[in-house]
Order: sequence, then structure tokens, then C-alpha cells
Amino acid sequence: MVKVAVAGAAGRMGRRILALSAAHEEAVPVSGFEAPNSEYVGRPLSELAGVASLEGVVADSAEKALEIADVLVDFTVPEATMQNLAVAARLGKACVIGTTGLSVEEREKIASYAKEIPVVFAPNMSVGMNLMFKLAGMITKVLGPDYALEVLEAHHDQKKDAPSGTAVKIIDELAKQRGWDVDEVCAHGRKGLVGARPKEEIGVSVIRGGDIVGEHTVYYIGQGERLELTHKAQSRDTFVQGAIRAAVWISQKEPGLYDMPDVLGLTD
Ligand SMILES: NC(=O)C1=CN([C@@H]2O[C@H](COP(=O)(O)OP(=O)(O)OC[C@H]3O[C@@H](n4cnc5c(N)ncnc54)[C@H](O)[C@@H]3O)[C@@H](O)[C@H]2O)C=CC1
Ligand SMILES: O=C(O)C1=N[C@H](C(=O)O)C[C@H](O)C1
Repeated sequence: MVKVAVAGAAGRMGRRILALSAAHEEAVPVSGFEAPNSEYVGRPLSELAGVASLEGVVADSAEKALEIADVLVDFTVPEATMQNLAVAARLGKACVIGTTGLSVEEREKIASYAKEIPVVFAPNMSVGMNLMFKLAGMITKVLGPDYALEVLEAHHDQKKDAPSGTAVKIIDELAKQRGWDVDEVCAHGRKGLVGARPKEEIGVSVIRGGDIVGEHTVYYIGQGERLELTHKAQSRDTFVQGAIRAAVWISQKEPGLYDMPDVLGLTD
């Protein structure tokens, strides 16, 4: 059994990771933690996860939680993820990171820690979305430059970062296929007298509201037709299942930076 420590144990993802790993055949949640000043520190994990058999309480540090674990699973906020990763590297523990909204510098630091410990780092852990990343690139290539590229993402009203980490990765795939520099071509939420649409542009639109789990669409807009490629997450558990799969997988790996296609066997 792979022993999992859950960062952000009281969060939307953290609670479901505790619950679903408690019922998993190859993983077991041995600890969960929150920031030291969190109101959840000391609360029973069983209460947060809604699983009576779960033992232990929410710890106040990554050190305490990781001492007894094999793998850190972290869906928190960028600052916490970077701190937790430093602890994991010091203790030689593998990591699964799902946090989004990280800066370029933070991503580089993750790559550097991955020289010491195995790390899965992916903005979306669902099977369908990881297939969509590939399809989005393929469609862009097949349709060619006459089709305008627009990306729309929608999430719940508590989401902190925008555009979503998934949208950022989709945009990277599209730009890569066209040979464009992503920093030069994105039009985020147009406003005012923006003029005619340049050919070298990727439009990016963001919706926030209610309890939308996560929806992403790429529009390929031509003259006389348009193709829409959409993924809708209907439950957070789709990401959680992927995260637990990644935790089991990474527990057997050498240091390195891995993505979900590695875990899912979707590599070319
Ligand atoms: N890669 C993927 O498949 C997915 C990624 N995400 C990402 O995961 C992250 C978390 O999402 P949610 O669970 O919805 O957010 P959330 O806000 O419900 O949970 C985050 C938790 O982290 C805790 N936290 C903050 N600082 C901490 C620290 N220093 N140590 C330990 N815990 C700390 C918070 O108190 C909170 O309980 C976001 O960046 C989101 O975009 C979310 C779903 C899927
Ligand atoms: O914050 C969320 O909820 C989600 N975040 C991820 C992202 O930013 O792409 C993945 C998923 O869409 C849910």
C-alpha cells in the first residue's frame, strides 16, 4: 500500500483525496495537514472526509504529515506547494502536485526539485482532459492557419487563478502547433476598440460562477463552419482518481519531472 500525505486536507480536493484513497486498493491516506493557523488543525480526518474508519487529525506541518508517508499529494496554493515541496525534497519523498496558478519561476523550481525526487506535476489529472490536450494539438495542425483559435474555460466561484491551469496548457499546445510565442498571441477578454482579429491570435475567455467543476472548450472557427472541442468535468472525483493513480505510480519511480500522460500511458 502506498502511504499518502494530503496537503490542504480541508480543501475541496483534499477532502475527496482522503475519502477516495481510504477506499483504494493500492493507496492509503496516513496523514493530512493544513497551514499552522488553519481552524482545521487538530480536527479528525474522518470528519473532513466523511469516512468513519479514517484515523488521525489534521496536522499543522508538512514535516509531521510526511514523516509517516511515502508520497505527498498537494492541491493547495502556489506558495504552500513550494514550501511543501521543499520539505518533501529534504525528506526524499515523492510528490504529486495539482496546484495551478504557479509562476514561471515556481515551475522552474519544481523542475529543479524533480532532479532530487520524483514529481508528477499536472494542471488536470482527468483522463479525458489529458486526451483532449493531444486532440487539441492534432486538430490545430489538421485544420491549419485559416481557422481562428479561441479558448473558453468555466469554473466555480471560489477558484483563485485565471485562466485555469488547464486552459494555460491547452493554449501552450495550440501555440506550439502554430509555432507562435504564447506571450505574444494571447488576447485575454477583449474590450474596447480592439479592431479586426489578427490571424496570429488565441482568444482567451473566462467564466466564473456557482459550482461549475471545470469546463474547457477550444473553438476552431473558419469561414462557413466551426469545430468545438469540449471537456466537462462532472465531478471533482475525476481529478482525484487521477491524483491517486499518480501517487501509486510515482511511488515506484526514479527522480524526475513527470506529467499525467506518463502516468496514464498516453505518451507517443
Ligand atoms: N490538477 C488538477 O487536476 C486539479 C487542480 N486543482 C487545483 O488545486 C488547487 C486547490 O483547489 P481546491 O481544492 O479547489 O482549493 P481549496 O481552496 O478548496 O483547497 C486548498 C486547501 O489548501 C489549504 N492550504 C493553504 N495553505 C496551506 C499550507 N501552507 N499548507 C497546507 N494546506 C494549505 C487551504 O486551507 C485549503 O484547505 C487549485 O490550485 C486548483 O486549481 C483543482 C482541481 C483539479
Ligand atoms: O480550481 C479548480 O477547481 C480546477 N482547477 C484546475 C485548473 O486550474 O485547470 C483543473 C480543473 O479544471 C479544476
